[in-house]
Amino acid sequence: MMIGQAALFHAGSARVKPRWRRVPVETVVFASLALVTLVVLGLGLPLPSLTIQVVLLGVLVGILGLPHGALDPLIARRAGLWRTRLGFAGFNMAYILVVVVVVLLWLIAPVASLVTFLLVSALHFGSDWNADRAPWLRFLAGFGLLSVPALSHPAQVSAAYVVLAGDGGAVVASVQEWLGPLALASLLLAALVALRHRAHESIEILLATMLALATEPLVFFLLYFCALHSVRHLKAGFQAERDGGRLSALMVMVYTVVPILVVGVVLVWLGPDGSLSEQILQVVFIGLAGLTVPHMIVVTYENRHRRALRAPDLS
Ligand SMILES: CC1=C(/C=C/C(C)=C/C=C/C(C)=C/C=C/C=C(C)/C=C/C=C(C)/C=C/C2=C(C)CCCC2(C)C)C(C)(C)CCC1
Ligand SMILES: [Fe+2]
Repeated sequence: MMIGQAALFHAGSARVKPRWRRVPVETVVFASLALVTLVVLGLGLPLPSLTIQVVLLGVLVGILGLPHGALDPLIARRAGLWRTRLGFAGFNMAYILVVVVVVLLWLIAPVASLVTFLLVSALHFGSDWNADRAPWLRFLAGFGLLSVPALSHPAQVSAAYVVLAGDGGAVVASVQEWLGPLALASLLLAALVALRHRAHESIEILLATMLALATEPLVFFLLYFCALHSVRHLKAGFQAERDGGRLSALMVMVYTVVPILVVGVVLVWLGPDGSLSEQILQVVFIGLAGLTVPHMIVVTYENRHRRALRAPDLS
C-alpha cells in the first residue's frame, strides 16, 4: 500500500513543473521590458519624445493590442454565443453595432464616456490578477493601475484627457490625482492578496505600479497593454483553440486588419484636423473604448460560461 502510494506520488510529481517553469511567458516579457525601462530612467537616459510615443502607441496597439480582441469570435463560439453561419453573421453585426454606438456616444457626451471607459477598463484590466477573488478587489487593482499615472504625471494625463474629452477631461484627471493614494494602496493590496497563490502576479502588479509612478503615462500604458494584457489574452485564446491553430491565426489577422483599415479610411476621409499626435491619440483611445465594450462582454460571458462548467479560468 505504502509502496503503491509512493509510486503514485513520484509518477504525479514527475509531471509537476518546477516553480520557475510555471511563470507565464508574458510575466517574463513584461518584467524584462519594465526593468529595462526602469534602468533607462534610473540612468537618466531620455525616453522617446511625446510625438514618437504617440506614434509608437498607434503602431504597437495596432500590431500587438488589437489581435487579443480579434479572437473574440472564437471565444464567443466556445461560450455558445453563436453556432451557425447565420449566428456568426449576427455576432459580427451586433459587435460592430455596439462599437459604433459607443463611438457615437463618445462624440455626444465625451466626459461621461471617458469616465465610463475608465471604470469599464478598470474592471477589465483588474481581472488580469486575482481572477478567482471578489470583483471589487479586481476592480480596485484596475482602478489603481489607471489612476496612479494621474498621481505621478498629472499634467500629461490631464493633457491626454483634454484631447479625448475636451476641458472636462482635466477635471477627471484631477479627481484621479486626488484619489491617487487610494489607487496606490489598492495596487499594494492586490499584490499582497496575489502573493499567497500566484507570486508572479504580485511581481507584475508591483512592476506595473513602479512603471506607472516612474514613466510617462503613454509608455507605461504601452508596456502594460501590449506586453502583458494582450499577450496573456492572446496566449489563452490560442491555447483554448489548440485544434484550430490555423483558423485562429487567420481570424486574428483578418480581424486585426479590418479595424486598422477602417481607421485609415476614416482618417483620410476626415482629413487633417489639429496635430497628428492629437488625432492618433483620439483614434487609438476612442477606438479602443468602442472595442472595449463588446470585447469585455464576450470575455466576461465566456468566463461565466467556463465557471458554470467548472473549468479553469484562461483569460
Ligand atoms: C471581433 C470583431 C471585430 C474585431 C474586434 C477587435 C479587433 C477587438 C479588439 C479589442 C481591443 C483591442 C480592446 C482593447 C481595450 C483597451 C482598453 C480597455 C484600453 C484602456 C485604456 C485606458 C483606460 C487608458 C487610460 C489612459 C489614458 C487615456 C491617457 C494616459 C493615462 C492612461 C493610461 C490612464 C470587428 C470589429 C473587426 C468586426 C466585428 C467582430
Ligand atoms: Fe482585453
